[in-house]
Amino acid sequence: MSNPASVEHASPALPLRATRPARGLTGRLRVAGDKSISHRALMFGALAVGRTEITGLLEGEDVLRTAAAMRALGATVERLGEGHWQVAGRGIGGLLEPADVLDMGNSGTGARLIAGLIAGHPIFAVLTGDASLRSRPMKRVMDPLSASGARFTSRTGGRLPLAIEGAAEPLPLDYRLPVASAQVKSAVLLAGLCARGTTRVEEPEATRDHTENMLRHFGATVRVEHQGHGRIIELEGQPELTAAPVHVPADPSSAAFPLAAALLVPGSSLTVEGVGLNPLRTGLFTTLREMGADLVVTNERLEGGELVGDITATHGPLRGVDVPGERAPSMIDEYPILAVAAAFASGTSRFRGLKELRVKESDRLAATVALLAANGVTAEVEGDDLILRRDGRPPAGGGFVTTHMDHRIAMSALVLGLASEAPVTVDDGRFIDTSFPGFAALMNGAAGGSPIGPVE
Ligand SMILES: O=C(O)C1=C[C@@H](OP(=O)(O)O)[C@@H](O)[C@H](O)C1
Ligand SMILES: C=C(OP(=O)(O)O)C(=O)O
Repeated sequence: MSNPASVEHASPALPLRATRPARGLTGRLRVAGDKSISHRALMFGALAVGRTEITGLLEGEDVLRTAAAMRALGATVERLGEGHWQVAGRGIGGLLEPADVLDMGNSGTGARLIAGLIAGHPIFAVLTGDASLRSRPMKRVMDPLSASGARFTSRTGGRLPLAIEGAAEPLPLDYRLPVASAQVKSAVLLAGLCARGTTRVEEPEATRDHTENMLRHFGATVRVEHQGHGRIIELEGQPELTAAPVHVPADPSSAAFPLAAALLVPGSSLTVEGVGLNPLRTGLFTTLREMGADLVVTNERLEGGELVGDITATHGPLRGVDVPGERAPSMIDEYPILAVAAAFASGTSRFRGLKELRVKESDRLAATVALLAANGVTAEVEGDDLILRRDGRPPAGGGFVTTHMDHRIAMSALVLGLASEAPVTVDDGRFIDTSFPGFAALMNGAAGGSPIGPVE
C-alpha cells in the first residue's frame, strides 16, 4: 500500500533487530491503553457537554493526532498526567471549523471517524495523513456520509487528502455495511448524532462495539439487535451527550505481542495485566487456545465498565489451526502475529477470509507472506486465505523485513526474531509508536536483557 521512498516522518528510519534472549520472558507487565477506546474517548469527550476525564489513555501517535484534531475542532483537550487527560466538549453540533488541514498521520480510525463527525457539522475541513494513510480507501465512508448531505472532494479513487463540507441539516442514514468495518459503522453513527431522527446501521458480521458502548455511557439511546453473525444498531439523533469518566483498559491487540512471544520463546511464563476482554476483540486468544496454547485468564473484573482480566502465557508446543472467516472481525489486527505463531506450530494452518488485510496500514496479507519468506517460512495465499504448513521446528530467521510503515508488521517480525534460530531485522521501528510506545523496552524488561535493539 505504501511506498517506503515517500515516508515522511520527523526522524530518520530506525532499523531494529531482535535476537533470541538468553532466557524466557517472565514476570507481570501492563501494555498501553486500548487504541480504539482512546480515540473514541477523546471524540465523545469533544461532543459532550461538560468535562470528560480519561485515565489509561493510549499516548501513541495515532491517538495524539486525534487529540490534536479535537483541539482544532474547538474542544479543550488537556493532559493532566501520564495517560490522564481531560476534554471539555462543545455539545452535539457545536464543533468549530478548523483553521488548518487535519493531519491524521498513520491512523485509519482517526481519519474515518472524524470524517463522520465533520459530515454532521456545518463546517469545512480537509483531512490528510502520511503516505500509508493516503493510500487507504476512504470511499467506504464517503459513500454513506454523502447520503446524509455532506459533500466530499478527494483524489481519484477516494483517497486522502479529502475535503469535506459538512451538512447543515444532516439526514439520518439507514445503511447496510458492505464490508465488516467498525470504522465505517462508527463514522455513520457519529454523523447520525447530529441528525434528527433514527440512524440505522446493519452489519452482516458483528464488529467491535466500542462506539455503541461509549455512546450509551455518554447518555445516547442505542438499540442493538442480534441477527445471525451480524447486528442492527439504531441510534436516536441529537441526544444530549453528557461528560462521563472513561477508564481505558489495556489493549488486547497490543497484549498479543508479549503474549505470543511468551508462547514461542522457551522458558517463558508471562502475565499481562488488565487486558480488555470485550468478546468482539478476543478472537486471537480463542484461536491460540485452539492451537494448544497455554493461555490462562485470571482475575476477571469490571474496570470502568469494561471487562478486563490478567492473561498468563506459558511456552509450549502449538499445532496448526483452521480459523473461520466469521472470526476475522474479532481479531482483524492480529493476523500478522498469529501467522508468526503458526510458523512455530506443527501441522497446517488456514486463516480464512482476509480480504480486509489488503487495505490496512500496508497490504498485510502480502507483508505477512514476505515477513515469513524472509525468515525461511513459506506461506501461501489462496483467494483471501493464508495457509502455512509447518513441522513444529522454529523458523530459521536471519531475515530483513520491510515494514511498509506498518506497526503490526514491525512488532510481529520482532517477535519472530525473539524465537527464531537467527536474529531478525526490521527496516523501521518508528511506526510502533502509533499504537505501542515503549514496546521494545517492555519486551526487553520481560526478557531481562536487550534482545530488541537498534542495529549497530
Ligand atoms: O474501529 C476501530 O477502532 C478499528 C477498526 C478496525 O478497522 P476496520 O474498521 O477498517 O476493520 C481495526 O483494524 C482498527 O485497528 C481499529
Ligand atoms: C488497522 C489499524 O489501525 P488504523 O486502521 O486505525 O490505522 C491497526 O492498528 O492495526
